[in-house]
Amino acid sequence: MTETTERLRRTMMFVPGNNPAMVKDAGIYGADSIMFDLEDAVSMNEKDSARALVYQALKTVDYGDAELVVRINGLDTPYFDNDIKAMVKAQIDVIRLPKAETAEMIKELEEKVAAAEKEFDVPAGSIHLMAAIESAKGVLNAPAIAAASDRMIGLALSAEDYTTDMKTHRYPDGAELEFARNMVLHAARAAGIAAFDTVFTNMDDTEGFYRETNYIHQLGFDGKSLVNPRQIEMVNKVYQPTKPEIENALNVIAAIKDAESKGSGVISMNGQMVDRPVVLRAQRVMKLAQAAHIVNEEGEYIEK
Ligand SMILES: CC(=O)SCCNC(=O)CCNC(=O)[C@H](O)C(C)(C)COP(=O)(O)OP(=O)(O)OC[C@H]1O[C@@H](n2cnc3c(N)ncnc32)[C@H](O)[C@@H]1OP(=O)(O)O
Ligand SMILES: O=C([O-])CC(=O)C(=O)O
Ligand SMILES: [Mg+2]
Repeated sequence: MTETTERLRRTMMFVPGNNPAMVKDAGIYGADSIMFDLEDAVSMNEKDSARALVYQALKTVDYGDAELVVRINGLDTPYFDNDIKAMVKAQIDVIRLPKAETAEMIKELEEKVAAAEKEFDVPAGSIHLMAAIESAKGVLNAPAIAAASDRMIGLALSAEDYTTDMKTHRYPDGAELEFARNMVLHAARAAGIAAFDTVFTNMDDTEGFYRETNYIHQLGFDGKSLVNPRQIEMVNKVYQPTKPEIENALNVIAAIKDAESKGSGVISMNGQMVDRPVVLRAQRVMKLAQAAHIVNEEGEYIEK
């Protein structure tokens, strides 16, 4: 179990829950979050065996510091209850509900998770939730979904199902996702939780992957859902702060410390005003730089 608030979530990698080799080795690629899939990557006749495989792996495999997430089957499936029970019993960090469309769906999930925590003697409130937004209805209800439970840690946009629902498909410029991306991101930020962009499924289009990742990084997403380990390093590269950004962040943090010691919360640095939002951004830059192993916890550069 890992700390859930304020952790970095640049990369959330789907791992098909019916693939023993992938499930066993999923920890070696360095994803911030590993997401075992019991839903669309698993065929109907493998649902029970996939659930058992993921349960067993959670009990026996060491996934290091990665956050452990499971995408369960939806509320309208016969697998929903058993998925919840098994994953709560295994003390997964986060349950991701696919095809979330209303706050009531989150509330129903929350009730079942709470009951399972009781049944299996798992600390109350320890299992967190997130929701995947995959339809027009889900997008329009995103603010209520994001705020539906204290257990919620994030919202994800799922563009494959969403574009199908919208009677379109995915285009290289992403215009068809503009409204949904902004809704999901704003709903998540307003509720104080994380926002994940959708998967990119063309493994050979590296240029397209970088274009999309740079774009969602600029918008403010925490990271992306991924389908392949090769995508992890590319996302981390996009999220890695540049040297000037790190220098500026270090100067901001030093300047505000100095100002605070003199009893002031706002100062001018090289003609630029430095106040709380600037400091918060600088702290995030340092966190990303530490995650990229460019600086240590003291903010000093690590020699390569
Ligand atoms: C719309 C949706 O719902 S998306 C979510 C559901 N879909 C999924 O979960 C699919 C996940 N991804 C995959 O299954 C695969 O990456 C595929 C099918 C897309 C591509 O497979 P491959 O061409 O074999 O990938 P690739 O050659 O890059 O694999 C390299 C290594 O990474 C492993 N790997 C690939 N993808 C994953 C993954 N998602 N999780 C864990 N390991 C993986 C492979 O097993 C292989 O390991 P090996 O070198 O030990 O043999
Ligand atoms: O959550 C995702 O990004 C994958 C998915 O299910 C979808 O796109 O429909
Ligand atoms: Mg989907």
